[in-house]
Amino acid sequence: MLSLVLKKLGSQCCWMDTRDVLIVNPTSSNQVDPDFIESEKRLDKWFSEHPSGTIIATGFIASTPKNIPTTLKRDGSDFSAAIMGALLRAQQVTIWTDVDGVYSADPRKVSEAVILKTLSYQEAWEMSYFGANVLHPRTIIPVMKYNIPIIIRNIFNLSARGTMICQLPDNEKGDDQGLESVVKAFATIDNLALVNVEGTGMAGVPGTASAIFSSVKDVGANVIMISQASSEHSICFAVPEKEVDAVAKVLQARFRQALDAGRLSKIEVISNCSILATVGQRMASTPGVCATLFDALAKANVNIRAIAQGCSEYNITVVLKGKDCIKALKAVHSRFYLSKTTLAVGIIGPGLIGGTLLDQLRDQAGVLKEEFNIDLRVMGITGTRTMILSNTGIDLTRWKELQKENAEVADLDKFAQHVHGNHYIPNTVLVDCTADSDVANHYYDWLCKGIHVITPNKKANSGPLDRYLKLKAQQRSSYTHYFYEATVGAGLPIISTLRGLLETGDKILRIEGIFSGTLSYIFNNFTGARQFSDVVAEAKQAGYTEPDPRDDLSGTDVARKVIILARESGLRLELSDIPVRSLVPEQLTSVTSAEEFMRELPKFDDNIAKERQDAEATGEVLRYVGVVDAVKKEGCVELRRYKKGHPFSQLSGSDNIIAFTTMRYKEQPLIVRGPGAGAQVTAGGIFSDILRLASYLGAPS
Ligand SMILES: NC(=O)C1=CN([C@@H]2O[C@H](COP(=O)(O)OP(=O)(O)OC[C@H]3O[C@@H](n4cnc5c(N)ncnc54)[C@H](O)[C@@H]3O)[C@@H](O)[C@H]2O)C=CC1
Ligand SMILES: N[C@@H](CC=O)C(=O)O
Ligand code: NA
Repeated sequence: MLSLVLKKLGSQCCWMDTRDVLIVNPTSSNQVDPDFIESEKRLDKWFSEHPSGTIIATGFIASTPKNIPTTLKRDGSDFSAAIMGALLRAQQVTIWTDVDGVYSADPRKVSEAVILKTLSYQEAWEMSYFGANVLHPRTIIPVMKYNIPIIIRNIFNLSARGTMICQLPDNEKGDDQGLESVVKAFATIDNLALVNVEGTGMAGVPGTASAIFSSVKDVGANVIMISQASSEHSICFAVPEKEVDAVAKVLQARFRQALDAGRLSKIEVISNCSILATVGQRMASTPGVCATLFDALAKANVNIRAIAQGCSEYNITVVLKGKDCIKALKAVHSRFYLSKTTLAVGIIGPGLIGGTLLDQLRDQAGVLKEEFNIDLRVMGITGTRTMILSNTGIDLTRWKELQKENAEVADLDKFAQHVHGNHYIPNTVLVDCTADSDVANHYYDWLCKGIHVITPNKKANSGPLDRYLKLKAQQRSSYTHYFYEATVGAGLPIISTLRGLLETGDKILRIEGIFSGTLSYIFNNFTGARQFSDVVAEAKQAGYTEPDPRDDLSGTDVARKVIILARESGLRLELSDIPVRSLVPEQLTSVTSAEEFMRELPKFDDNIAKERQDAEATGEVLRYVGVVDAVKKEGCVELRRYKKGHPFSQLSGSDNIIAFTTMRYKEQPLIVRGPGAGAQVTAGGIFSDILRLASYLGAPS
């Protein structure tokens, strides 16, 4: 029909019944092998009888040497095209299909997969083998012999240029999609089992491998990959899950004697595995590909069960747990195709600090991406009542509106699961901007799941000691990070300074300072005729206080900071070990709300005014200080008097000042000073923790 249409449109066109031309021999594996010599003869004859400019040939069908009609089996139409291309020494074979080309990974699993402009024959071959529905590997063989390119194009989208499969020169430099990646694509095979045959008796015994694989063949199982350690101590291989019982059974029977005699120690089946194959011809000549690949998997917390890489290095195959496969695929894909450090961010508690952080992220995200190759995407924001989730990244210019329009009922577990699991970004960080202990109770679980945690919330580190120690142990034993610089001194580098001292072998003797922005502000401004309660209200208004300002005035906030620094210095103290001087009037400790407390506070102004005047009478000022005494292994929080010339007397605004006395800084302490509370500086401190995480994950410095 098609040839008649073309003729009618004026083409000089003939149709070819390929049963007259293509001769194939059936093979034992229910496939067919083209007989090129015979087919070429028949083609010459056909041409002499049907001279024409355009040929419409039937796909899929052929004949046996005895002229019995047969088919080219599955994917036979593509195969016909490739055979005809080879017989005709065509300039190009185009396969018209319904996709835009070959993707760098299955787009159903990795939504940021890209269409590859070129693939080498070997790469296409590997991709097909590992389940990418590109081309049947058979299709590649005939054209490869004559270096004929195959182009995969979409009949429904002529604007897509498609993927060209051809012989790539060795020095091929990626392609013009800006993909310099030496790794072209990733493919996966699910529902596999690993079989591990292990034992000292295998080493140096010829025929073990042969015995294993001939038994496997006897049960008709298909071996997908094989890996043997050079010590010959074990051989492991992957087979489809549904075939593994038969394989295990036949191996147990075949090696019964060796097992009984202890020459083999075990025949082990590891079920529910998947294969992740990384394909790229240039991997062979590029150092560091494996390192990058394994690093990406490690950082995504994916455990590798087996590895295979042939010396052709067209592919590196890793076997992993099936449940990790998509996460692994996303991690490696984004490592080679996305910005090296794409981070899915979840913000918990968009209050003063969380909201300011979101605005800072909005303003800086573009620069980070352009100049530092760091791609931060806020995939979720949750408050106490509602949350918003996105699969691609929330538009931060509208996050407040979206909270009204698109919100759903808050659910912290669902939130964490969404930010961590529901998309293509391998690295997740949850940023807890609440002051809630319940949220802090989740950190351990999150770290175990490979979710990084960043927080200004002091509850986790100043709560029960065993919880703190468990968190630190988990962080240290994994690739998952937990940063909390803003818990002490807001954006000031306090935790990182302390870390730097400890890690380089200095010994902390004492840490002393003004740790509360609120109390610093209050005592810096509680002068002249001013009322104490008015200054407290100002501090609250300025965003220095805790959500409940009693946490500041009671000294609890400072005690928490003292505990955090004490624990970071190696002391094992509980919050209850720190004596604290509270500035909350006894009568107001039990009022129910922060608002009521603020209303009642003016009634008690006189008490603290008296204390201040007593100090002033001796030329002193009041300062609220915290101390970690690392020598005596104790801490305290006190309202002290200082002479007017003392550095602690000369602060302004919400300044914190922290003095580290150490073995190296013994005569003069190392001092960090600056605003230690407030929305911008605190959010800035959290933001720089996020960037520190990005650099731990490989962002350029
Ligand atoms: N204000 C400051 O200068 C500094 C504050 N911080 C810490 O930052 C944290 C946040 O402080 P602010 O923003 O001032 O408080 P805020 O009260 O303005 O914000 C906290 C937000 O968290 C939400 N929230 C509470 N529990 C939640 C839960 N279970 N799930 C989801 N959302 C929840 C609240 O609804 C609120 O929107 C606190 O831990 C504070 O100690 C740390 C350093 C400085
Ligand atoms: N409320 C705190 C905020 C920082 O941690 C303070 O006043 O210092
Ligand atoms: Na800090």
